[in-house]
Amino acid sequence: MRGNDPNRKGARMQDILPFAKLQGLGNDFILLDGLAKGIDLSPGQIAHMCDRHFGIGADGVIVVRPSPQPGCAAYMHYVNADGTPAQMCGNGVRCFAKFLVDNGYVPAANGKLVADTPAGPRPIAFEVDAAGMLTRATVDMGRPVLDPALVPVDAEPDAVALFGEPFAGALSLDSPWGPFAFACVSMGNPHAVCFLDDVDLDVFDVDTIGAFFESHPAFPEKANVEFAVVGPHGIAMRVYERGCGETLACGTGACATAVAACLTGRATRETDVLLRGGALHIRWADDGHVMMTGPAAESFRGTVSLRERNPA
Ligand SMILES: N[C@@H](CCC[C@H](N)C(=O)O)C(=O)O
Repeated sequence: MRGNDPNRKGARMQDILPFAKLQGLGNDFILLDGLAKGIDLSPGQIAHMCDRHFGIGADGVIVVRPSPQPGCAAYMHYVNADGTPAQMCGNGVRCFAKFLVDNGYVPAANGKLVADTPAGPRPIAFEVDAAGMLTRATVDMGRPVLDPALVPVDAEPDAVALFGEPFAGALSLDSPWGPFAFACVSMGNPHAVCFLDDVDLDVFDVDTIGAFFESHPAFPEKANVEFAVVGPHGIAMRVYERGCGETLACGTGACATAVAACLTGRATRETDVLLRGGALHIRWADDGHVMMTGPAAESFRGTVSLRERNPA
């Protein structure tokens, strides 16, 4: 307990923060309550908290802040494990909703709330257990952005050739492992979705190939890279996330993959995306909004002392 003792020599109260650790399908986050007092962390402090050996360990940090938007419960400030901010996080926003409900900021009986995010307001309908704790949520993830100029992609799109159907964000990129075809979709944050045939996704080298494309010059803001195989029970998908590497699940990535699969004739508008951490149900509604349904759970709570991660 000595490490958590705010009175120990050298420790300052403002350097010790309570946190909750939550996860959605194993995509895990540290949630910090910045509703009453401002919490501003440096990228090095975030990276230290997310470090799985020297810190708490997580794919990202979510600071819950007051929202200036009327009708929104709070603002989700999301930062990746490497300290870089992202516009949206699908698994994170369900955990954010759980944090608000479980801590009494939103009455469980409401069954819904609106999350304010850098990508815009995201309405959420949620289910609770007998104790009033959120278990599952459906998030209106908004309309996918398919214009390559807005994804953003810095390369000539290869519209029809790759996918057989018109697809504005279609892109073929060379690599040491041969050419890969991507469908570029933004869900507020950039995604490059690659459909693979005749590949055992379980042994596919997501770490190496994903890292190569995450930082490819075609993606000036980097990209989350999804590798997908369409099967009889849904779309199996693994993801190399911008700013954190391979994760067990990515909500925005599942939405981008489902949209790309639909646009290229590989799936219908409603499908399951089967991730390493479990399944997300994705429905691309007729009004163009993508609805994502999945669980959220708390792992543990604690306090953390703020430290900067030492440069590698
Ligand atoms: N895991 C998230 C996405 C988190 C942000 C992403 N790494 C980015 O930089 O855009 C999800 O569930 O959507």
